[in-house]
Amino acid sequence: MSVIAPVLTLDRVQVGYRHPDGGTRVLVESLDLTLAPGDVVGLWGRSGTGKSSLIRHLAGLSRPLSGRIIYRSPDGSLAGEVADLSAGDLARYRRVHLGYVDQSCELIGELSALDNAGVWIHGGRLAGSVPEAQQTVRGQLERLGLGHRLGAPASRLSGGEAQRVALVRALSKRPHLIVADEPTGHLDGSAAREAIALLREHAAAGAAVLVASHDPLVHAAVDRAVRVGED
Ligand SMILES: Nc1ncnc2c1ncn2[C@@H]1O[C@H](COP(=O)(O)OP(=O)(O)OP(=O)(O)O)[C@@H](O)[C@H]1O
Repeated sequence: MSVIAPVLTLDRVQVGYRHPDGGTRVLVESLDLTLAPGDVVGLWGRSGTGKSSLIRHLAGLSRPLSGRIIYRSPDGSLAGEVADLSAGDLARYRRVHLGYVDQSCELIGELSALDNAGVWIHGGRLAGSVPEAQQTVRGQLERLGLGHRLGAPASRLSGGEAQRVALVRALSKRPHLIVADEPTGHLDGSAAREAIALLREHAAAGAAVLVASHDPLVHAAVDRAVRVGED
């Protein structure tokens, strides 16, 4: 029997942050987790328990206080402990391998919703056919109910509209790993269901997906859940 190697392995990860004065605050004492290709895992916990902090560790934006976060792409082209990747490999991890959906979305205000969602494609750094990728992006925006907002400048989008654009932008890279922080936080029920469906389809195509969320719709849709903090 062949065993599928995990895309992401968390080994006794202590989540928290360092104060500028050198002190530390521990948010999650020790977390073990593995995500294989195809997994959709939820991350639950009350507000302030450290979910976003963990997601930032996974995205390589901050180091865990201790423990190891190990990434391995399914094709083996990039592997190692995220906090110890070289600058070049960390850039490759974040640009090519990882789809990071954060709560701020950070779109380019003067570009349209469609151009923001396709910004990685226009950057010319993704493999595959550009027209096909553009068509996929357009179709996903339409599925998320943004068909009438494709040409709207991002600066004029609502929070929920921007959130959907940011999700499609992350998916457009076809990353091996998606970490999403409250991706349905500003969405109504039907848009949230469609967003979850897109994440599940992406996992079915071979990616691993981790979603931090308070949304019962997300709770109902994941394969398994990890809880941080106390109930
Ligand atoms: N670098 C930092 N400096 C100061 N405080 C921080 C830092 N990082 C996180 N915190 C604090 O740590 C706590 C946990 O934050 P975090 O955003 O990880 O929680 P969360 O579980 O994602 O919450 P929510 O569900 O409300 O999004 C909060 O009180 C936050 O203000």
